[in-house]
Amino acid sequence: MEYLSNKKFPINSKDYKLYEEVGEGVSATVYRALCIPFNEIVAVKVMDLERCNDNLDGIRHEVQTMSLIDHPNVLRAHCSFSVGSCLWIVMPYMASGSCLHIMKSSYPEGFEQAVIATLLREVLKALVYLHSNGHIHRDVKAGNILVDSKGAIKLADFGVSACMFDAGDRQRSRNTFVGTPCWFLLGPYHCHFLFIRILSIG
Ligand SMILES: Nc1ncnc2c1ncn2[C@@H]1O[C@H](COP(=O)(O)OP(=O)(O)OP(=O)(O)O)[C@@H](O)[C@H]1O
Repeated sequence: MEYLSNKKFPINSKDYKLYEEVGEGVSATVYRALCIPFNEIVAVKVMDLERCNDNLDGIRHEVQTMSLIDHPNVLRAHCSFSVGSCLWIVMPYMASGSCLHIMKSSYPEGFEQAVIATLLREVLKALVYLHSNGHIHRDVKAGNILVDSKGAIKLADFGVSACMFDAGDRQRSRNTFVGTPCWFLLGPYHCHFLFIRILSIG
C-alpha cells in the first residue's frame, strides 16, 4: 500500500528532465519526466499562472488538496514549486493514462462489466475518503480516472474541487455548477447511471 512517505522530492526544475507531453487540459500541460536525484519517472503538470490569472485561488486549493491527501486511490502531489510564471506540480506517473484514453485507443465500445465494477470500486473508495475528509471532487469523469503501469487506479484533477468546511467565496462556490458540461446536468441521484455512462460510453 502506498501512503505518505517521508521522501522529499526536490523543488528545483534543474532536478527534473521533461520528456514527452502525456496530456493537455484546459489549464495545464502534463509531461512524463525524470526526477534525476531519485532516478524515478514522475509526471509534471505545468500550469501557466499568467493564463490562469483569474483562478489563482482555485489553483492554490488544488495544490493544497493534492499535497495533503493520503489514499492509494487518490493521486497526490509529491511537491510543487514555481518556475518563472509557471507552477510545476510533481506527481506519480500514471503510465497507462486515463480511462478515457484507454477506451478511445482500445475499447471504443466501452469496458466490460467486470472492468467497470473494478473501476467503480476503486473510484468509490477514493470518493469515500475524500468525502470523509471534507472534500468534494466535482469533476469525476473518465479523463480524470488514471491507471498506472501495475493497474492501480487513482482519481485525479482537483482543479474544481471544493471543501465542505470552506467559508466565504469558496463556500458559495460549492453551490455553483462546475466541472465538465454534460456531466453536471445529472444530479446526485443519477450517480449510479453517471458512473455506468462514464465507463461504458466514455
Ligand atoms: N500523473 C499523471 N500521469 C500520467 N498522465 C497524467 C497525469 N496527470 C494527468 N495526466 C494526463 O493529462 C491529462 C490532463 O491532466 P489534468 O486533468 O490534470 O489537467 P487539467 O488542465 O486540470 O484538465 P481538465 O481539462 O480536465 O481541467 C489527463 O487527462 C491525463 O491524460
